[in-house]
Amino acid sequence: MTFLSVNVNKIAVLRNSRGGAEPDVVRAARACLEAGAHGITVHPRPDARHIRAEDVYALAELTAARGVEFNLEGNPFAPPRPGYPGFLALCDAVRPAQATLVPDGDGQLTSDHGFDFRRDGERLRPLVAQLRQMGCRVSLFADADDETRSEGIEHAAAIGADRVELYTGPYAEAAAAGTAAPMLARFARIARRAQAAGLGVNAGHDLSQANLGGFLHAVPGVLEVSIGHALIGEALYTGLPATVSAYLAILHPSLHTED
Ligand SMILES: CC(=O)[C@@H](O)[C@H](O)COP(=O)(O)O
Ligand SMILES: NCC(=O)COP(=O)(O)O
Repeated sequence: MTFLSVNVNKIAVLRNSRGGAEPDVVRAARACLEAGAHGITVHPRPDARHIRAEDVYALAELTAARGVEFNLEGNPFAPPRPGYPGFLALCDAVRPAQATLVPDGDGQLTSDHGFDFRRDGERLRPLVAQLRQMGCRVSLFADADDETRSEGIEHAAAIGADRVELYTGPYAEAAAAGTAAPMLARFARIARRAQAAGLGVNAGHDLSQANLGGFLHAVPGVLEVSIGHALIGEALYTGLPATVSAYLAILHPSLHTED
């Protein structure tokens, strides 16, 4: 079975755009869990453009109380700064069930590549050990679209990681362009290599209702998908009709009686 972990970063984007407390990240996460999601993901950025440290603490409490997985993502090499204590410090404070390490830079709009395990492996090894000592399962963000960049995925196992998260952005682009087949074959090959090395396989980035089924059909044994951007966007479309009706019921109560 593939677990769904809902990434609620985008709820915080909306909240921060007005500077208040709404929409409430914890309430949104609770709604996702009540609908059956298996866990919650956040990827706080050092510039605190969406999820903040306080959100991480509050979501850790919620997920612990519900007994579901909290997946915390971030770059372990990004230095702390005011408002962002650093990825390892956050993990130490909340002990997420899963820590997903992502090599993203400050200037990036969003995550757009995985680790180069041959180059980054020795720097990652002690951090992976520290996180495992904190009781976190450790997953490393990995490319799977290109045989050269995916080279050495087995190294993730050698440095102590439990899982890899396959970066699905290029697959989503290919699916939108109608050229998914060769991309899926590459992802399936890399997933099998990771699994043969003893790694669990997660996947995420730009997955959506339009492309998720095709991905899971082609790529074997995916343990978890984390989905945020598309899911929150799709929720607007499905939620807007009921919400507009609720406003009309306030404006014209006599025309909107309950059945
Ligand atoms: C690692 C990954 O693919 C997601 O965490 C994604 O980066 C979400 O982050 P943003 O919401 O900041 O785009
Ligand atoms: N790890 C991927 C994730 O959490 C969500 O990415 P996206 O669906 O917001 O692109």
